[in-house]
Amino acid sequence: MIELTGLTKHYGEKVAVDHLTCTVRPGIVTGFLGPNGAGKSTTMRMMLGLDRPTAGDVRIDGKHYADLHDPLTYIGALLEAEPWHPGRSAYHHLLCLAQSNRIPAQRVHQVLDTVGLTSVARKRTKGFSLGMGQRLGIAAALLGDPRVLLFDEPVNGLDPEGIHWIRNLMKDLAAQGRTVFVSSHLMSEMALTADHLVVIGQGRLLADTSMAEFIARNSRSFVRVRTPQPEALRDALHSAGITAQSSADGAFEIRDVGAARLGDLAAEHGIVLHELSPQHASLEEAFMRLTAETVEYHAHDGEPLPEEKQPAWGADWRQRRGKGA
Ligand SMILES: Nc1ncnc2c1ncn2[C@@H]1O[C@H](COP(=O)(O)OP(=O)(O)OP(=O)(O)O)[C@@H](O)[C@H]1O
Repeated sequence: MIELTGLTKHYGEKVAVDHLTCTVRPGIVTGFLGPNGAGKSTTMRMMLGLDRPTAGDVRIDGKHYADLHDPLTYIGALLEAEPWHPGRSAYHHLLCLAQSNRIPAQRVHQVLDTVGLTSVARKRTKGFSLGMGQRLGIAAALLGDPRVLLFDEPVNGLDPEGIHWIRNLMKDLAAQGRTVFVSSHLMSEMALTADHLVVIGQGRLLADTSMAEFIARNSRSFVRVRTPQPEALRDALHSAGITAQSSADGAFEIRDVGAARLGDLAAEHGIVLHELSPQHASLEEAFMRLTAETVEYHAHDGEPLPEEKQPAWGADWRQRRGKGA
């Protein structure tokens, strides 16, 4: 378990992490989400004792990182821009790490096998592709067979096969009872991987919720219906007590009624339909709305979202905490 209590980091005037309190639990994948510059990497660096908190505390299984004996056997991490010696082979890179952490050399072969690098283990890492480099970084994280794993943006720059592989690996590690904490700025990626979400913006906690709850609150679905007989459809809907909204292109948008029921209703009234399509609000959109106020660098100075377009739960959440809390 990883426990953050009022974790804070200032770089001069800049507040990178701001009173972050949350617990990352074992047996599940926890996604750590936030826009660029939100403070994810800084938080992870503090978890690993690489940055000293300005205030607050972070503990791994109740201990500070500095107090862990053989830390690689407690916590393994894949950070951005992993350093390794380009002239060294993958095998020797891992062997050096193993020897300096009192890990048996045999373990090097096991992790190389797990990440699928056995066939290139003796090649210099200089020629490694981005994907091979990520696999080597993950092998290093797994070397001490740790109970806690941190992955900072592990799928950045990977091809679909590599993304699929890392996704399944993280799920397997969590299923083995480990604590898996993975950062990303992509909601769509996390939706496929994480069981739980911790969302931050400008260093502050915005949400700490299960993925199921996030989806339930944000995947408001509706059915889009297009017809060349809009008046007839409006009347039929009205007589059935169904309310519909009109979209900009003249289609009807209807919530809380299934496509089958709407299709049947149209058929009963002899109304021709050109479209009858169930729609789901995208989670990426919900995440962007939740973090919109905290994004540091905008590509354009977009208008603030109207009140009715704010996700109810995110807005509530901010109100409960109070802005700037
Ligand atoms: N060593 C440093 N000195 C000064 N400012 C820093 C330092 N490291 C990070 N920051 C600033 O702290 C904030 C948080 O940065 P951090 O890298 O933790 O964010 P992030 O969520 O990991 O972003 P990204 O998704 O872009 O990697 C940013 O504004 C960044 O510019």
